[in-house]
Amino acid sequence: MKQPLTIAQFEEQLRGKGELYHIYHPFHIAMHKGECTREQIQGWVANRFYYQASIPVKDAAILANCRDVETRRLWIQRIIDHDGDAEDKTLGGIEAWLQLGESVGLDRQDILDEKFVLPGVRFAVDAYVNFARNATWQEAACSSLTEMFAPKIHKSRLESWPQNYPWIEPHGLQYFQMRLSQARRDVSHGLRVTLEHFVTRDEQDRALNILQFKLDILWSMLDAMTLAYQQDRPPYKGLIAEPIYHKRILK
Ligand SMILES: O=C(O)c1cc(C(=O)O)c2c(n1)C(=O)C(=O)c1cc(C(=O)O)[nH]c1-2
Repeated sequence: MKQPLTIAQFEEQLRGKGELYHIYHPFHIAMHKGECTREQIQGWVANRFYYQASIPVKDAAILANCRDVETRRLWIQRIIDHDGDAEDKTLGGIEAWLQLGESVGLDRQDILDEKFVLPGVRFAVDAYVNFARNATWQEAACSSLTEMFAPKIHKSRLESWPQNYPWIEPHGLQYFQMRLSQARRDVSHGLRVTLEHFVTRDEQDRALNILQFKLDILWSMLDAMTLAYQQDRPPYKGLIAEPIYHKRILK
């Protein structure tokens, strides 16, 4: 039987997975360098909305699978972060993302209708939600750990977009600002759960595989966008006025 990794080694291997984060995807690199057209940015924002809108559904699935009160008390904050709080009028991530959409010139209703969500993006995001529905809450918590690498990507957009895309209204970038502290808080909890729960070497390997699954989801989303918006590959090329691909058929 293989020896378990020490906690420090296990954490190092989880963090090492950052080498495969979508920050290194060619679409994302082009976006960072200012090489994207207006339509490519719009395509990315419209498609990523499906991820944003699915995150609280995913987190609700985790809550539904969790019998630990302490965990639920912490985890519920993730839903509030995205949905906002009607009482104290806190801006939620979904609304902030819609404002980002408007600042890049998209129509709010088109975003809400998921009009431009490509099939490949939908399949990838749905795989994440379905995983959270079927896995244990600790495994689902582990799958959220790509957030370890997210503050860097949000920061890179805050730093580079105003210069590279001066046509985007700066107000729209507040989503990225909000996520900096929220992601760090999520990670400290998700990482604690993962390090404590996956103890044997087989379990640790499973956690690393789960994290790879999540990295693959983020990467596959950008692959789908590359085909449609960078390579203009039919039949899904560009932001089609009347998209031919299927609309949402699942709840
Ligand atoms: O913009 C990004 O590149 C990015 C990546 C990720 C991620 O790594 O999963 C998240 C987010 N953003 C994000 O904004 C967010 O709220 C979020 C929640 C989660 C999750 O798995 O629960 N990931 C991410």
